[in-house]
Amino acid sequence: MAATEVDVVVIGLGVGGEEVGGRLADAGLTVVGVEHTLVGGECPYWGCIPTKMMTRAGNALAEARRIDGLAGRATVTADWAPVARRIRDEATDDWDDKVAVDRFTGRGGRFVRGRAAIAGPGRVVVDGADEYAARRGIVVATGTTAVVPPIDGLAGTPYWTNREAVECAELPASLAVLGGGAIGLELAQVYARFGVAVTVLERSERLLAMEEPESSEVAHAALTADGVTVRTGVGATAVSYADGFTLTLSDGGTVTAEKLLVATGRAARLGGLGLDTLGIEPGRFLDVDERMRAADGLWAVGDVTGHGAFTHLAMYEAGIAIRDILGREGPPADYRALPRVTFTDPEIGAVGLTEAQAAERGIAVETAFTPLSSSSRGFIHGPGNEGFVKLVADPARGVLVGATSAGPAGGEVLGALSVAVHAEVPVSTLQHMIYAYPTFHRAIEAAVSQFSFPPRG
Ligand SMILES: Cc1cc2nc3c(=O)[nH]c(=O)nc-3n(C[C@H](O)[C@H](O)[C@H](O)COP(=O)(O)OP(=O)(O)OC[C@H]3O[C@@H](n4cnc5c(N)ncnc54)[C@H](O)[C@@H]3O)c2cc1C
Ligand SMILES: NC(=O)c1ccc[n+]([C@@H]2O[C@H](COP(=O)([O-])OP(=O)(O)OC[C@H]3O[C@@H](n4cnc5c(N)ncnc54)[C@H](O)[C@@H]3O)[C@@H](O)[C@H]2O)c1
Repeated sequence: MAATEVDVVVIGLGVGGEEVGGRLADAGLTVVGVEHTLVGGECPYWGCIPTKMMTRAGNALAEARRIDGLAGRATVTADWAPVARRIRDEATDDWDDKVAVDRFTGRGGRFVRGRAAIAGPGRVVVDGADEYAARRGIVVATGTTAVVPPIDGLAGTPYWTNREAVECAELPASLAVLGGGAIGLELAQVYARFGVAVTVLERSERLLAMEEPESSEVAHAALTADGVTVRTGVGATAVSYADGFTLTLSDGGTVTAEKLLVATGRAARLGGLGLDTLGIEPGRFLDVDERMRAADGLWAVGDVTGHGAFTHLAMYEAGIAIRDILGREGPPADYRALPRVTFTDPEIGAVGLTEAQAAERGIAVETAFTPLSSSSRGFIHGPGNEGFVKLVADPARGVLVGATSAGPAGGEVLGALSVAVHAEVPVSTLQHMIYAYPTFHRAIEAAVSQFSFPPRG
């Protein structure tokens, strides 16, 4: 059968692919979008949106528990049913993507349900049958999947990934979480706040190991306060299952739990994609240049490029690829001010480089740190005011190269810090602007005033 000719084929209609496909269709291109699971991808069905509904619920419980001593007395009875219902009915439409498919086709995109593979330059085959010839090219937006470590006995067991943890309609009595990154910590805290006995096992010496050590400390203390047993510097060497999980640990101990959540990182979905037909042998991710080009007539966006697994990054990269495909001018990809927020309570937001990352790059950094509890707003807030602002500056250039804001509104305070790092706002400007009182973001002023530069009279 002859190949169907189109302008662009987008493989994977998650966050990044749907954005690319939809906006190219808006621009009048003939676009085929291929998706084998659900249009919208991980974020709306098993990622950001349902997990943030979970954290919203967990935070409401925690806030209610802070009423004693602040505003009277509250008896809090946790109930998972409304959370499961919101996830099923409001977030995911019972894991049905009809609305998303209609959204895509309503913009003029042609939707194909199936598994796509590249069959040569500009050629895509779906489910080994239908073939498409893309005049302008192919966009790979296939995302990532949970990494399952090769632990003795794990493979055959009914372990959870983020998907089962989000789909859960009835809570287990206990949960072991392998991995102390963003997924592990957000879910561990929520489950604990709903009364599940949670144990987190993190192989590194600290939680959130890629972030500032102060972030790890805040996360560790917050989880512990919620009753989570946190074990760092320890991994599992064997897993067995018989009506529950038993994990043998690297220190010889054991942990038992009704359910086991594997949250040990993500791997790009590149297998069976036919990249070899273009002479590409990808590593862990699909390398792209600053215009998201992986090869002639091949673009890639989102998690699959390995720049970070975040929805805002997939959207950002989509925007760059769209401009390039349409031949429009615009700035190249710039990751200096990549923001990220771990939605624990307190939220841990960060942008740009940590102190250690800046030092690795040879920057003779100066840092500033202020705990939220010493700010007026932190004092007023009282219970639940844990957090801090940490700034990492390059004194030679007089700008911030990174920052962390942890606290009840850590992700929102991050907005100002993201602008500062992205736009390279001079530290002297940050020192002499006005910060509203009494806000959490005033902690930025307290921190920025600590720098020894520029010399002040
Ligand atoms: C539990 C969890 C919580 C998260 N929370 C946040 C958060 O709070 N904030 C944030 O910014 N990010 C968060 N993320 C990350 C966010 O979900 C991802 O960064 C985002 O979904 C990436 O979008 P993407 O388009 O690159 O990939 P995906 O959303 O994974 O979409 C890729 C799509 O491609 C499809 N596909 C793959 N291969 C093929 C093929 N061969 N043929 C056809 N279709 C194919 C897949 O089925 C999938 O639908 C979270 C992730 C998880 C797992
Ligand atoms: N709020 C957000 O924006 C958000 C939320 C969830 C996920 N995400 C994205 O998804 C990505 C994946 O999340 P993740 O938490 O799975 O990965 P991660 O890479 O952030 O963390 C995984 C952790 O597991 C540990 N680990 C690995 N193997 C282990 C083992 N065998 N035993 C014990 N610990 C082990 C690692 O040391 C690491 O700390 C994140 O990096 C982030 O980009 C973002």
